[in-house]
Amino acid sequence: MQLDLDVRKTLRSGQRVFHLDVRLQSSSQRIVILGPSGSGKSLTLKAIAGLLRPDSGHIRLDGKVLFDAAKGIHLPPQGREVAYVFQDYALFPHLTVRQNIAFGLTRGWFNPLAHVRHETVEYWLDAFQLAHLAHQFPVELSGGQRQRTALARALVARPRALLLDEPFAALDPTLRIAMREELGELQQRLQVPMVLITHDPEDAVVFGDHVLSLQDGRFAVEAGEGALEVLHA
Ligand SMILES: Nc1ncnc2c1ncn2[C@@H]1O[C@H](COP(=O)(O)OP(=O)(O)OP(=O)(O)O)[C@@H](O)[C@H]1O
Repeated sequence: MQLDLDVRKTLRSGQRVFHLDVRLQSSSQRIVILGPSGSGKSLTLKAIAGLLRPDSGHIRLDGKVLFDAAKGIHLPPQGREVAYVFQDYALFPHLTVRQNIAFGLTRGWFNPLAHVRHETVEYWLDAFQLAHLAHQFPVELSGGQRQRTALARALVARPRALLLDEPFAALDPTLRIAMREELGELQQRLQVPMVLITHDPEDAVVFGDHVLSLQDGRFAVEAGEGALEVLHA
């Protein structure tokens, strides 16, 4: 993946003003953006996904222009070929595991049929060891199973990149360690590039090849080990 990000956005809420000003060029397959609450991590990820329109700058992914303020280009999320996995996974509670994954193949908002069997969906059910849970609803799943369902739903459409918003935050500490390893293996196996945002330095240590530290809307330090040492201190 070749990600070229250079955006600015000013947000106002009452008297408060927040300036996001981020620049990043990376060819890493595992980018981690690390920063405390309110530093602008979600805004950065949303800008890449097309859920937030920056005021100026550009975003390019593998040479494809996703956003370019000067040229008036702002592709809609579904035109970007990136998948966004929300912190709470945002699974549809009224759809089964199989239907949730099948939803990733659809662009419209219709209810996938309960009996839908698509070979791609079956592939991901197997790949994530979810086949035996295919008929269950999200409320009937463990945290890890919910996360695997969300990842399968994101990957089923074969995105160019996977954007992960605090993917381990909702998991208990033991499961968090296991899922970090699992996500790392998955990334290696599928060779799908990932951009992960987190406030937990341990995520960056285990998962990040290219780690960026975000503070008050700007990247403070750009160096793998160096950035982590600063944050650990
Ligand atoms: N729509 C908005 N209008 C005004 N300010 C906003 C808006 N969205 C976010 N902000 C502000 O921008 C700043 C960065 O928000 P962001 O959600 O990116 O933080 P974050 O680093 O993802 O934090 P967390 O880890 O708590 O999710 C915050 O101070 C927030 O209050």
